Amino acid sequence: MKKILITGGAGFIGSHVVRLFVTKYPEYQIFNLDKLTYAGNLANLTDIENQPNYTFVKGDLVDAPFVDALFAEHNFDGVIHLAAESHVDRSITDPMAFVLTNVVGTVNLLNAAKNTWKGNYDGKRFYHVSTDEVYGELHNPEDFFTETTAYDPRSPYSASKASSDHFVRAYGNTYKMPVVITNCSNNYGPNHFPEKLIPLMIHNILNNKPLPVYGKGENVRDWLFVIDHARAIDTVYHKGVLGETYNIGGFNEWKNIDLVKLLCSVMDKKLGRAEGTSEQLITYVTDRAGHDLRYAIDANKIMKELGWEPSLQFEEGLEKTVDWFLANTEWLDNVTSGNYQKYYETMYENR
Ligand SMILES: Cc1cn([C@H]2C[C@H](O)[C@@H](COP(=O)(O)OP(=O)(O)O[C@H]3O[C@H](C)C(=O)[C@H](O)[C@H]3O)O2)c(=O)[nH]c1=O
Repeated sequence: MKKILITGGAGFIGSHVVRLFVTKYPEYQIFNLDKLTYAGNLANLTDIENQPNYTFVKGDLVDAPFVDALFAEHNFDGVIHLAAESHVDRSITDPMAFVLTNVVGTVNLLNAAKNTWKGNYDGKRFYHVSTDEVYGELHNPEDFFTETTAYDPRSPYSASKASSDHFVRAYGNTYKMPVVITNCSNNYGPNHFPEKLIPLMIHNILNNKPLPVYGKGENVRDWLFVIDHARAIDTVYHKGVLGETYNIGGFNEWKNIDLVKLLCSVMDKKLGRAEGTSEQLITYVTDRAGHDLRYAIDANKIMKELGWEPSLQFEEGLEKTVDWFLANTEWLDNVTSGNYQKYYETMYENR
């Protein structure tokens, strides 16, 4: 039975990847390694937690002896590395947390794999899941990030992810490790932590709180439904060429203000409120420091070479997302109050 280590599997994107792999590949033993930070919780995985091919391990990638011991014990065949500090605003106030988890954590994981595999890479694979933010920002509407765009990270978050990408490539080159990297655009969908734009706006509309739009709301992001990202990760894990990079995106660009207005309209309909009610909550606030203007991904390589494509139109994905949040207000209350975190911390401390 192949053993696959998925890091950050209790987080937003990670939990969708874990669910897909556990259910689609009963022949794989899936290990979910997660630190259970504020943004990760096992309530995201209650539907699959008792599957025989699923094991949860609580731990911190920054703890090198722990990571080494885990790898030595299981000699994983594959690694899908998603664990990361991911919120740009937090990286502006606390860059070191990002250096530790994203850079040191990645290097610890690479070392553990290198030292356990000892050059015997037959059937092995180290897959690093990264972001389109490593490429910097775009100004010309004709331009897109491709796999050959030069790195130009501009926030502490993107600098830490760029650094971890470089380390993964360096281990591929220097130690000939079997590495592959993907850089994806903004995700949205069920279980999204409500500090990010879409779930924060849903949460605030539900609670009649202001909707903080940074600057003039002119910044542009490309949005992809999280389950389509998980499908892309499955595709690249199994079909991606080692040493390659693949960009993942939805060809779905939105100005923040237009997206927030669309979301307001979807929420008004779902909540039976008069059209325009939620829009009144929009509040323009001080811009994010160093706010990147536009990200746009050219996803042609993964589409043409590996046959992946998004399955959902944005309007459909947004409606599914809103429906999920409306059906899971308890989840929303528990993550915003930190209840899940307290619950799972106690659970694992007592073991
Ligand atoms: C939270 C918030 C955000 N914004 C703006 C800032 C951005 O232009 C846009 C999306 O912000 P968010 O923080 O949701 O996501 P990004 O900063 O684009 O980054 C996200 O997508 C990439 C790919 C990752 O790699 C990051 O890990 C992920 O967090 O909305 C607001 O205007 N108001 C708000 O309250």
